Amino acid sequence: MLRLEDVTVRFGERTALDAVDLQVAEHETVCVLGPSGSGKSTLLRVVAGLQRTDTGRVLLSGRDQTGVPPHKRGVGLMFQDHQLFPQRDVAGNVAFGPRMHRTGKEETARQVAGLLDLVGLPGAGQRAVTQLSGGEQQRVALARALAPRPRLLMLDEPLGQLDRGLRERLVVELRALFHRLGTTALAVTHDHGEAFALADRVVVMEEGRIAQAGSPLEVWLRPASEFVARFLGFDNITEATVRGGTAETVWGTLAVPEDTPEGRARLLIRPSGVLLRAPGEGLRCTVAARTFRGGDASVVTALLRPGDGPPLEAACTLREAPREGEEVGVVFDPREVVALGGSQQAA
Ligand SMILES: Nc1ncnc2c1ncn2[C@@H]1O[C@H](COP(=O)(O)OP(=O)(O)OP(=O)(O)O)[C@@H](O)[C@H]1O
Repeated sequence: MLRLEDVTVRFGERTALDAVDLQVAEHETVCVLGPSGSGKSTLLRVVAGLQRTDTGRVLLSGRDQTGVPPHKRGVGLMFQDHQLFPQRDVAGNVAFGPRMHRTGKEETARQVAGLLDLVGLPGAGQRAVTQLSGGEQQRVALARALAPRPRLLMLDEPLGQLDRGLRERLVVELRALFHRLGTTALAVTHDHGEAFALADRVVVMEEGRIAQAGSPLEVWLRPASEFVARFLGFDNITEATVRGGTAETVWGTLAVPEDTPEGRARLLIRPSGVLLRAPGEGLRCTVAARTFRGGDASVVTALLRPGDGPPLEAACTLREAPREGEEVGVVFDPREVVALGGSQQAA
């Protein structure tokens, strides 16, 4: 459905996109993830035809889009800043697309009501958009982008300003809706939780380049580089020498998965693989802090300081969580140890 070939965009000295190749299949939802300034919005703007490329090209359904104006590309867009029509009410905004497609009045009204239900604004059709909160405006923008059923729907931080509860509900509903409608979607977000919940495939950007692409599970289980691992929130990363199924690290000698390449490596130990024991067992650490994360699993992150080496994060349940200042022993679960490749960004 969508293909970017070798797309580069420069703003003066700055390269916002650097030889990007990307494909989105029909009915697929792809989320582009990355820190601020990594080129996510520029990528969307290029596909929409709002940004010229320095090199490379964009193809939609196999057709080169060079020179095709935005309104002729058949893509729907929802931007971070909503861009609603202030002089129209909510229904007038959402109905804009269907009306452009000459959909009948009754059918349009039905679609608008359905979409407003979907985004959690039932019956809000007559309200003035200027009197809505930022989050409500965002929901109207989402409904408006969905209304014309574009062949490719592009969303820039679609749920950015919404509160957590609504975001979690909408992300599940959006995924179900996209599957039901067979929507092809390209979304941009800096929130990996949102991307993993929404996407069939995620693409992680690093300074205008694709650092990793894969299913949410692949990326989560096997971050391709230290950059990706840190972006996903993993901090237990250390230099290691791997030999014969074990790794020498600053946290001691630990077992690694069988397929870990031998030699020098950067190792990630997921917090769930940092197992707490009695102080006499394994690596002795002091609990420096503990953070309650909430949620159903009642997860607590304990920040541990070993006698030597950088701090370690351990994930544990509320019941087994140690108290601040307590001494604990730490052993490592080899299944949660991952050898990282690629760029080696400093902490
Ligand atoms: N019109 C422009 N003129 C000059 N530089 C630009 C322009 N648009 C983007 N940039 C630069 O290009 C880089 C990529 O920007 P982009 O907006 O694509 O990032 P992003 O990943 O979407 O960031 P955010 O998450 O903050 O929206 C940034 O360094 C930005 O400063």
